Amino acid sequence: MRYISTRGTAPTLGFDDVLLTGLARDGGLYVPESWPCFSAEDLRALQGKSYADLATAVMGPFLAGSIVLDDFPRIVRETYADFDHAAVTPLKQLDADLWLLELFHGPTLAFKDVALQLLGRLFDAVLAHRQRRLTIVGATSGDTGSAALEACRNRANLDIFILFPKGRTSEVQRRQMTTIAAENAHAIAVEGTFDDCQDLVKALFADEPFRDEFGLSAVNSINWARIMAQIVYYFVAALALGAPDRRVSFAVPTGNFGNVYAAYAARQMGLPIQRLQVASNRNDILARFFEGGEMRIGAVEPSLSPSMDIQVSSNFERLLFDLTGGNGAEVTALMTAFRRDGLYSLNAQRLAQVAQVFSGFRLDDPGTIAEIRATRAATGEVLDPHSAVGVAAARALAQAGVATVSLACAHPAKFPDAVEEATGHRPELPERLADLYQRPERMAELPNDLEALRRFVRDHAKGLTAV
Ligand SMILES: Cc1ncc(COP(=O)(O)O)c(C=O)c1O
Ligand SMILES: N[C@@H](CCOP(=O)(O)O)C(=O)O
Repeated sequence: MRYISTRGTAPTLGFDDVLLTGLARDGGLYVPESWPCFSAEDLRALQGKSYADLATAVMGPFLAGSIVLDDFPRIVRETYADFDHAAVTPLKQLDADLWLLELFHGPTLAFKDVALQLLGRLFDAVLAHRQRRLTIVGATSGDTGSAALEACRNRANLDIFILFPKGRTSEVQRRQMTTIAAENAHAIAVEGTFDDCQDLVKALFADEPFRDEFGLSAVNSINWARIMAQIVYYFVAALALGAPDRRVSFAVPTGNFGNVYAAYAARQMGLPIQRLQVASNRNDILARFFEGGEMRIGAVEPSLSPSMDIQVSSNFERLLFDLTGGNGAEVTALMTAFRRDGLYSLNAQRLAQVAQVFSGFRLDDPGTIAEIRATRAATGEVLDPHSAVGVAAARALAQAGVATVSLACAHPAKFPDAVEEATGHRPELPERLADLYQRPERMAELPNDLEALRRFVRDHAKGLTAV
């Protein structure tokens, strides 16, 4: 399998190099040259398989030609053996046609673990084979950071630097990042928003000499391997609900557009997904886009679902690439205009194409509290604020005869204040994090400044060749 950049001018790479490269050298995002296809018969043959076996089958084609291909089934089995639920991503029924897909049974209690626990192991395997080191730089609004630090801590072949917006995560999210006691793991509070952190990361990648000197790679969903691993649970849910012989739609709480893009990728691979409802909080740039075809940046506003406090959704570029028929020059022009003017638009024909699959939805903070309260009263389920935005979006989407699945992206205990406000009960952290508030915190603080970040990485990374 070969991968091409959405901007069209970076080298075409195989899986192992895409994993280690993260962002393409022309500033684009890697996508597979063609989609592996699963026929209805193939899908029926996958029904009833364990999570690990299904994951191996779904991801296998993306690794064709990889050095880890033979070891991949073992790596996948080991990855998901460490989750707290035997089903890994269990489904719960909320209503006649409404289901919740719980994605928070990994070590840091968010859907990011599903992909990042695998990425940590894949990095290890490929780097050991190549006998080299990496420097990972990532941005987080809260959940990617903790999952990535947990997945990469104490790995001998890499250093990891995670930038988070100071004061804009929940306390649990911050502590999950700052209490990781590992020499190779660095949590950095940045004076700014998640978008500022993501811009710093991309700017560091654009500094080619620095990138090469330190061997930069990514753990955000700009890294194709993240998307690949997230595709799996859409197959798991749809097959469990009867696909390919039953229609399924998904409502996906969305920020960086990685999770919902993974759903789109599953659809491109033959999974019969009817519709994708893109659920936003008050940072509703995507909801506005789906209404009118105009992507216009606004200010990032803090909300009760802080992981979705994002305006620039990186993975939308992957969808644009498809919409332009794989025209890298056009994607480059649109992205350049977006960075320059904070705006781009799609014409009516392209917007209609998008609308065949996607629709947008927004929910403000009072609506989020009301949804947590109502779902608990009706079903007993306690939702975190992000999942509540998703469930409200799923209810708005509901179509008779179509199973609608809402993604529960984080455990309610990561956002105890909002949950307590809604239900009167403070959710407890699961046992593996029970002493989180007693662990000592360690973090760096940096201004929103590329040179300061460059200096920090230079001072703390071991570089490419150290053992
Ligand atoms: C709990 C939670 N929900 C939703 C999202 C949004 O997902 P994505 O950025 O893949 O769109 C995030 C962050 O990624 C998250 O941490
Ligand atoms: N909500 C995310 C933002 C980054 O998303 P990613 O999927 O691109 O890593 C977070 O929790 O950090």
